[in-house]
Amino acid sequence: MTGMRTAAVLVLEDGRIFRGTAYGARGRALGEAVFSTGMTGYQETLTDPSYHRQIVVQTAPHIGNTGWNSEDDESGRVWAAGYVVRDPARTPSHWRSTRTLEDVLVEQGVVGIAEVDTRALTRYLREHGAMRAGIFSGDALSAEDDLVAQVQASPRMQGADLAKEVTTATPYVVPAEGRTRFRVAALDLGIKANTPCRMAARGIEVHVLPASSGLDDVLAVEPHGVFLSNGPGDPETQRGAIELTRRVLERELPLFGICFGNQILGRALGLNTYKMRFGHRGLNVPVIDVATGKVAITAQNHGFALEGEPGQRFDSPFGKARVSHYCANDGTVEGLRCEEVPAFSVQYHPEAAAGPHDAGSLFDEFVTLMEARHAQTQ
Ligand SMILES: NC(=O)CC[C@H](N)C(=O)O
Repeated sequence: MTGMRTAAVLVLEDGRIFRGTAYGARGRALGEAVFSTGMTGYQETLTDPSYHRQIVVQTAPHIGNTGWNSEDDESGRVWAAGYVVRDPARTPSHWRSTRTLEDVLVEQGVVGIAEVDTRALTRYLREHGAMRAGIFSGDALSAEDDLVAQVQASPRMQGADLAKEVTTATPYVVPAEGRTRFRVAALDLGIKANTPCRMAARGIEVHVLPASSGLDDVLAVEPHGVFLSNGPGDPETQRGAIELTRRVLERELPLFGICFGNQILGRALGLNTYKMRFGHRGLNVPVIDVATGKVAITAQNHGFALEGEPGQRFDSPFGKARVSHYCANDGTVEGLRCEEVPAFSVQYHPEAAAGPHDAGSLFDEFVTLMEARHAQTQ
């Protein structure tokens, strides 16, 4: 099979070129090159809307071994802009698999490249930082000399307002499993399918709302709590969601945010966000809970982070708040908790798709906040 593969190149914005063979669709893919260290879960990664406009490099060398199934998609399509792998599976095998990964990439027009030295590429990105890149194969490869210029002309991730490109066009409801205990308004900035499922399993009816929703849309749901989802792009661009969060905090409605949601809560509280050198993407990122000292192994996928120090307490327009969690690897902010309003958030993914389940109890904490608030207002 490898013998039949045609040439492809991966071009970084600084002119560095990695050669390989065409994988998935042929053509051109432009995006930010980022690496993910997950050993498993490529289907969840590819369909996670947070990867919109990113070219994903998998550090795990064998990709596609378990094929593609009809259950694990995190959204209705592949969002990754391009895909870089070392050694694609020749013959996938898994009892749930209905098709091959490469068939899905071809069908959805996702341009990939295989047989790249992904270890060298990852070390390069770690050293020089995530950067714009392009994958070129087929007809797109013919004009090789201006490939770097094409990459340099593509948009940067800083300043990119992407939630509006991935959000649901219309609201929808994910019903609670069993008795409905609470209703939650979930702002879809690029939500992963597994998140409403984890809430539904706890008796929450989830009303998923478009990213442009305002306070009236949220209040129309008569929610017991509000959820801010993960999502692609630069959190600084999300003025509407940040303003909505402030209105929700003012009303003391319980609020929980994941990843992009953590950055948006932070900005609503007055913290700044910045672009990290190469971000956190993988399934084994250690996070320390300041209150207990306990470490959770977490699933992550982010390139921006909140400014702040581990354990830092700060004044916000909604009273005292603190940095509740930080990353054991680099000390970056991994969670926030308000002390005077019922709101908290984490930079990692307790929905664990794919990933470890260490952080799953955060959904229970959201339920506890809603129970407490409900008891107060009765
Ligand atoms: N998964 C996410 O929600 C990512 C948040 C944001 N786009 C970042 O890269 O930091």
